[in-house]
Amino acid sequence: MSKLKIEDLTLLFGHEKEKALTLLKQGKTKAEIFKETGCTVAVKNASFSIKQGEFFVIMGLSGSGKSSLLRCLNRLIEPTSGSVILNKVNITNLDDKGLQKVRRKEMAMVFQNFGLLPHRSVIENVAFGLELQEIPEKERLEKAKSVIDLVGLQGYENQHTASLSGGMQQRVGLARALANDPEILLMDEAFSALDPLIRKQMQDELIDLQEKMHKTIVFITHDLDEAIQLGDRIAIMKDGEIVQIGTPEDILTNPATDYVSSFVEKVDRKSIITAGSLMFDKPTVAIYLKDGIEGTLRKMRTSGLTTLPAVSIDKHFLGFVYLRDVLEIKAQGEKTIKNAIIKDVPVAYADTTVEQMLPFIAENGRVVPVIDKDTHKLIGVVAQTSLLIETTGINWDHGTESPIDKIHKEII
Ligand SMILES: Nc1ncnc2c1ncn2[C@@H]1O[C@H](COP(=O)(O)OP(=O)(O)OP(=O)(O)O)[C@@H](O)[C@H]1O
Repeated sequence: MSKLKIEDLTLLFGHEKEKALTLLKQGKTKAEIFKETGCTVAVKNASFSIKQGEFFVIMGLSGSGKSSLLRCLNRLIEPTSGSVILNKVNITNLDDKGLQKVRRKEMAMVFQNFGLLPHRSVIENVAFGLELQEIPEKERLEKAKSVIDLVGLQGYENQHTASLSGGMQQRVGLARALANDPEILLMDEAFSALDPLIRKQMQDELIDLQEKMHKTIVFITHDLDEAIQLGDRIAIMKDGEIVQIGTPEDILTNPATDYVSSFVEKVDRKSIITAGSLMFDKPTVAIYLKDGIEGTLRKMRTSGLTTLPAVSIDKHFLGFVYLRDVLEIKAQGEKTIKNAIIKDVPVAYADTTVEQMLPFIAENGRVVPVIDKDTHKLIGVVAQTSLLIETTGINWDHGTESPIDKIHKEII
């Protein structure tokens, strides 16, 4: 279900917005519009939906428009055109009172520079939003205490926030945002000011927290590794435009533009690419009870393979058969492949990553079987070649010519 729907949202900074909008509709670029009108196109025609409970990351370099877009979601900045629909309510039409309610109850923001009140204690900072809503002291302190525990700040309740480390301050920022129990968390480069180790720790903790909270999170970052680590889906922005939206795996395996490709080239793909995207789903298999020895040998001869996955008639994965074993039991006069099936082999699921499959690389060029988690049926196989190529970091299969195609062309 869609929680937030952004429709054709455009944000311009400057005075001649009408003229700039017209030029934008005519297809002029950000630079051309700036030259002609002095207006900056911060966000251009953004349209996307964020699902309930989704961790949605907006990623882009400095100046790409991600903070501007995030701020349009709760109207900290008024969009020039377009709508933001929260739970079917168009919040671009809300009056101040309605908007205040949305900001207090439904969307909370966590800032990069923490935005805390330095002379107040941790618990007072966390309870501040509740204080503004005139919630009785006992109730607000109880609520604040529960979120303080949630973010791992127990014991720090009465410390002044100025005396805390960056990581601890950001926990206060997060607890303050969570105190109202908002449906949506807007996080603007929330971990960018932290040093790398603390940042990694906060990322891991946020993932754990999200598993408990199931909030809808919109997270801004300029760091693709962070986006991949956190996001269920990532929107990549360039010059105010969203150039691609997809899961981390979509973006890595199928970058929409050269710009996205240039980002993903540097990413360690091993922990992201899964068996599901690498597997071949119509492998040659030996079917136990149907193929027998003769059928299996025929399949090996026509495919040129010396080892085949063996499955039952209803596709349950049974193991592997090797040519040498099939020949040996044939010589002994056997008719079925039963005694040639090597059973004890590791299997992958569709979401098993390349990194997890690497130890499966076995001798004899055997493929990695991919089975359905629930039914245990064979759904495909991953060739060792694919696994090995993924480990080299070569990344070509994106609408461009593969190195092998290129070599072929050069030879011919
Ligand atoms: N208040 C403003 N007035 C005029 N132009 C602005 C204003 N705020 C942002 N911009 C411009 O809008 C564009 C998008 O800026 P924005 O801050 O949203 O990008 P960003 O991707 O969040 O970058 P950063 O990570 O550096 O904050 C940039 O060209 C920026 O210069």
